[in-house]
Amino acid sequence: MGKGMGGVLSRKKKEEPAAAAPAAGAASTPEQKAPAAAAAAGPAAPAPAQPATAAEAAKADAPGAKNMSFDYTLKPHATIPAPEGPLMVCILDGFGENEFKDAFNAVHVANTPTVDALRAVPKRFRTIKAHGTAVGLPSDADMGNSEVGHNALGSGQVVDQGARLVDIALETGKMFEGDGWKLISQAFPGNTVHFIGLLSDGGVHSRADQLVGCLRGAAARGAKRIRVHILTDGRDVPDGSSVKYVADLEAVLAQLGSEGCDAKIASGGGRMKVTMDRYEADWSMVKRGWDAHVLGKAPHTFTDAKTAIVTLRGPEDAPVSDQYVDPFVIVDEAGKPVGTIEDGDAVVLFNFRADRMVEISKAFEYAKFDTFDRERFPQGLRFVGMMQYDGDLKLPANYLVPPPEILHVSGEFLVKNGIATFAISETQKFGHVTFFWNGNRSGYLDAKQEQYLEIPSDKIEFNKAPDMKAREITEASKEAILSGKYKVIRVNFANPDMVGHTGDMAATVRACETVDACVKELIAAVDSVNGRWLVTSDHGNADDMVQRDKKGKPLMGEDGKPLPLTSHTLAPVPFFIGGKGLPDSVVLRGDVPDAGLANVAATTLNLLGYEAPAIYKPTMVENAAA
Ligand SMILES: O=C(O)[C@H](O)COP(=O)(O)O
Ligand SMILES: [Mn+2]
Ligand SMILES: [Mn+2]
Repeated sequence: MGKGMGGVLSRKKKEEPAAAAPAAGAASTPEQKAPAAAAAAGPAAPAPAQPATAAEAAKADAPGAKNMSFDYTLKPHATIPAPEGPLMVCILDGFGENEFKDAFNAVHVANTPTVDALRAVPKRFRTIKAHGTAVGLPSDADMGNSEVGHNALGSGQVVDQGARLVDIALETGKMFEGDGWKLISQAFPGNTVHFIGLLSDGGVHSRADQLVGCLRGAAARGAKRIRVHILTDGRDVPDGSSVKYVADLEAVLAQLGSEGCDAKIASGGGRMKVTMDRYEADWSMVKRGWDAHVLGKAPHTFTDAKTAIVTLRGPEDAPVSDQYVDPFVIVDEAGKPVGTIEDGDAVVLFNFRADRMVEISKAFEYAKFDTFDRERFPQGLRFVGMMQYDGDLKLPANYLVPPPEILHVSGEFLVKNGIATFAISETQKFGHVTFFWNGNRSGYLDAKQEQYLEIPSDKIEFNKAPDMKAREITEASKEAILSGKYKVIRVNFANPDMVGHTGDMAATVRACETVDACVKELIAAVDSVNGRWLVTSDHGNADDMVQRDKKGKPLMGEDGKPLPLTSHTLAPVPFFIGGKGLPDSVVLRGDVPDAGLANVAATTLNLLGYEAPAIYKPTMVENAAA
């Protein structure tokens, strides 16, 4: 491949477990570690509430020999011939098809001649569901997100996702019976139990009510000292809401205090500044988190969290966003941090979503770790994740709730049928189009059949450079399309989502215009080799940039300016097919009106000229002439 392609940054390669031995932690002898480690053994751990079809398929597989008995043979499609050129699958991250087509819809306001033209093609454009139960979330009030969206896109199935699995584990009390809970409960009588995570109701990475369920569960089961390390949101929920979440949490902690459990907030910071980096985009975030949560060191100290946040956000007319609040530590009247993490303490990462918990998990779990100087590595920690964030790395070894098991993903069908794939994005979405796409598997499914390319993302707020790395992604993708080496080219453009999260309307319009221009070039490249393409998205974001009342009326702040919406939306997403190599008679079916992201995988296999496996959600295409 050409320039920039030499240094293929499949960062997952760097994450081989052998590179760093798991810390012995509380389970300092193999005997002690055994039960939880056994529970962590992925295939053996039962995944609750799999959909019937996938569960049936899973049953056929012996534990420990997952997928071995499953037949991955793809049969030629009865009526759709294989294409001459490759199939491009292009994800415009956060590009929803919103019912509000007004001045606050950046997708609508942007000048997008390519997408506009695609929308006008009969029977080759539709919308698909990308939120709520259609992607395995607890309810249809839950907006979609990249994790569940890419899981559904890549696997062709809807599985109960982390948010739902944690709800079930709390409702049934199963969480409190598991090995992960048993591990942390060793710290209840004489040590501190720390909870670290995103404090909001976004439901993307975590939920405050689940944190509260864990806090109450710990106190009721004998925890004597609890410390919470909070990451303020403003990205999955409105900016400024952190103050209210802190007040609500303080009330719960005070109540626990009155019941005899010493419970306090100990440290914190904004989620884009502290702890929650992903895909190794900026390890300094994790270092800042470690310093604040573990060592009790931060540039700012306060005696209470509300004052910390209000002060660090600064003036009301030009506040620092919740996402970017500086790290802080809560101290007592003598200036001593109230909750450093000490030998023998328990640490719970209460986020269920993986991408932004992997790095901090490594810092806690790996005895040998040289990515940054931890200065002090507490001994005998009882460390658990809400879930296991990486099943291949078994990271962390101990966790409270088993993660969803996503089997027989489309990538497995491709590699097992000799269909070469190229997948590309920039750092911020690289794991989305590989790890999440492949059902949360690290690295290549088959390095001989696949090439993954990560273009390093900028390390700035993305409204300041809304083109992000779209041009570089386009050039590398075009090269892959024209190379003749790949049958599938999978691309994710991060712009509408990452810029949408800043709440900056003008920059998000630009982001949409940029990806529209890039799609045009990619389609031209595919057409030049008689290929086919499919363009869609994983959830909404740029399609609504303002908070609204229940009737959809935009909400204005006291200053008369619109209140920005930084989160994803509930909107469906567009779904387009086409290509010079696609016979005119291959069109979208009219009989799957409720299709969602999980219907894309079967459609993709059909567009490659294969029948889709029966366990997948139905295809959206047909050959109308057949
Ligand atoms: O992690 C984030 O950036 C947001 O919470 C969700 O965005 P994503 O689901 O698009 O990654
Ligand atoms: Mn996304
Ligand atoms: Mn997003």
